[in-house]
Amino acid sequence: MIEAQQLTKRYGEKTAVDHLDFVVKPGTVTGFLGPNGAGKSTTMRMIVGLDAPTAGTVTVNGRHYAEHSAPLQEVGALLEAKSIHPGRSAFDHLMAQAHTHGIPRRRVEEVVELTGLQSVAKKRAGAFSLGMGQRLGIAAALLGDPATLMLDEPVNGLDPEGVLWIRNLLTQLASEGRTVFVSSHLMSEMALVADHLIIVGRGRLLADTTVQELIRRAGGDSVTVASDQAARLREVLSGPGVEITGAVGTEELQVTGLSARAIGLKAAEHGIPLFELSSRTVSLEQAFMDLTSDAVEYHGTTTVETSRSVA
Ligand SMILES: Nc1ncnc2c1ncn2[C@@H]1O[C@H](COP(=O)(O)OP(=O)(O)OP(=O)(O)O)[C@@H](O)[C@H]1O
Repeated sequence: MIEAQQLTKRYGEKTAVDHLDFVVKPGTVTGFLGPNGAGKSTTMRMIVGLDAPTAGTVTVNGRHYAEHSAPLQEVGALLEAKSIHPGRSAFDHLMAQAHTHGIPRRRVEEVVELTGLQSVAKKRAGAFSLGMGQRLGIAAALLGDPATLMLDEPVNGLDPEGVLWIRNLLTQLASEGRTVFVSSHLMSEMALVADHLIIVGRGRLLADTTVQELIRRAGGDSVTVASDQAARLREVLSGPGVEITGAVGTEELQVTGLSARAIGLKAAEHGIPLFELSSRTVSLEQAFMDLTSDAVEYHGTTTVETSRSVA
């Protein structure tokens, strides 16, 4: 469990993290989403005591990171900045960390296996590919068998196999009852792995919600249906969990809570002719961009503005 209260970090004039309140619960994967520069890495660094908050607090499993007597056994972190001795083998790197924390060799062997590093464990970590480096970072995070796992952009630069592996691992770790907190600037990636989302922009909390709720708030999955008997169709389709909108007197209705197939079958059952029946799925990426559009630090331009002369 991670709890942030009014967590704030300023670097001179710049407010990187701005009064953040959130709770990351065990047993699910929580995505920490935000555009570049939103304050995700800074927040994560404060969680593990690598940066001190300017104001507010953040605790892991009920205590500040520094107050834990065995922090590695409380929270394992994969942060962007790696500190791996390039000349050391992956196994020796893990053993060195294990030694300083009283973790037995058996656990090192376990995490090597868990992260699929067996065949390269004796090779120099400096020669590792990005994917192997990420696996090694995750192995180190798992060393203390912590109840809380925190990963900063773990899929960045990975090939599809690596991405799939991380997705499955995160889901597995959450199903074991661990708190899994993972940052990304890609909504599409988070939608596949996270149940819960904490979305930030310019250091501020923009949403603390589930993927389902975000879809619903963005307009949900709706079906457009048109008929010359729209009023009757509305009656026939009404029911618990079904929402129907459409201007009175028009032929078109927007229906949420029923699939296009269910609507088609009901209409046929009541002999109501349909002129249109189409599903619209909300793009989560679009919902995320709408939510964060004011919070993006550097906007790219995709269209060239032409100056217009006023006559
Ligand atoms: N040590 C620092 N000194 C000054 N400014 C900093 C420092 N660290 C971060 N910042 C600024 O704070 C803001 C938040 O940065 P942070 O790296 O936490 O964002 P992020 O959401 O992790 O972004 P990204 O997805 O690009 O990694 C940015 O504007 C960044 O430039």
